[in-house]
Amino acid sequence: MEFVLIAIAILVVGLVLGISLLVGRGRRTTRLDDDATPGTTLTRPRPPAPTERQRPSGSTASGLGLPPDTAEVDGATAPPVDLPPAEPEPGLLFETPPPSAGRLVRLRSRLARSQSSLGRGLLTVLAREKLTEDDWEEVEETLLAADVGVAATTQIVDRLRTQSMVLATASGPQLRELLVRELTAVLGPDLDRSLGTDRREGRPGVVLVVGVNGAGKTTTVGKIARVLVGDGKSVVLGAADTFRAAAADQLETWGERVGVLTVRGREGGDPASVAFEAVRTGVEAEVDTVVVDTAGRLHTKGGLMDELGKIKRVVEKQAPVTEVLLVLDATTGQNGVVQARVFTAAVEVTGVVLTKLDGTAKGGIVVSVQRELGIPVKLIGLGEGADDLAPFEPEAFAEAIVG
Ligand SMILES: Nc1nc2c(ncn2[C@@H]2O[C@H](COP(=O)(O)OP(=O)(O)OP(=O)(O)O)[C@@H](O)[C@H]2O)c(=O)[nH]1
Repeated sequence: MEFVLIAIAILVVGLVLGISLLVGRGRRTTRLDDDATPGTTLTRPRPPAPTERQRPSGSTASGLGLPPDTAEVDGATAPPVDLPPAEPEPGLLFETPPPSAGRLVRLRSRLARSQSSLGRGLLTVLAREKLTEDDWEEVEETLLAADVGVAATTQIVDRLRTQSMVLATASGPQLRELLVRELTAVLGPDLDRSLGTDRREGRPGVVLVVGVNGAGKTTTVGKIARVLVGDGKSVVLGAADTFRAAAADQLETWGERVGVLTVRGREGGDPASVAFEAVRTGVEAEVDTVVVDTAGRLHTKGGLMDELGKIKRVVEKQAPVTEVLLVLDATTGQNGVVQARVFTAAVEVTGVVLTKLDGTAKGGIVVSVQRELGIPVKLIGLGEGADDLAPFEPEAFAEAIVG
């Protein structure tokens, strides 16, 4: 009997030691189930030693793994947020992403596929000495094949036709300039593409990211966090994709790389609770922006679409949603527009993120998405790399396409 008791005691001590070792080495995930919405856990990133930290000026410590300083909100001193203590892991360094300005120009080579089929295709035809009806048809076909859409294609062709006298005598660079101008014109150069990420009325900006499965939502949320951190903002991420456990892990990793807090729930938990909790955390920690990832859904599933509306309503009990970004996979072409219509019916979309533009020759999809939805493309994904997300700039895009 004594031996049995000793053996059990040794087993228990061994188990406890093993678990504590595992927890110490892995990510630090603190359950807030007692004081938070059930099913929600808070993962807190570990800050590096102060000498290692290179946070861009203007960012605040709140929510970034450091205890927030007493901050002024609406003229009052806000109480410090009681977040669990962070444990620095030796040698851990937060990455400092580059600011977002000028990214499209830096990443222009990623649009090579659209450039060779759309830009070069058009330039080759327009450079011909005398443009025949067949040539104009070729121009039209090139535009349509690149998913520019019928209305914008007609507009471009009409405008180029009226300038055919000019075209006849134009030099190579003049032709290029003309084409860039016409493409820019159909890309909606005057649309407001600013992201609603700033604090409003003493509350964080709240960005809700929606879209179908595999469009690139989680990746985009991670990249947006980096854009915001690179631009000097403080951020909390909400992993409201509770259907796919890997999505929360993925998001947590994105957050940890740049020292951003991720609020996540149990697999299969209520996404609205996680979103609520993320925004509550962001409000209390006084961060600039809370970005919430949602589960991918088939646009044909009514119930799931309704859930988006619920997430938004629940979140708005804490702070107004300042931006709803619809992530669309550019390689799905016109089908993306159909999906988008269903999303816009479920929740008011304020901006589109077109991902995977690096993987398609149909760069004209930007034009048709904007025209058919009446919603500006605000960001474009140009690769799988961490900083391959660029603010959309019509002229720089047209320049990159024409080459
Ligand atoms: N080439 C390229 N790949 C991208 C881009 N954006 C995302 N991806 C890839 O697309 C795949 C799907 O991305 P996720 O972020 O997991 O997609 P999701 O929409 O969150 O997926 P669900 O959670 O299943 O709904 C990943 O392999 C990403 O690396 C992009 O701009 N270019």
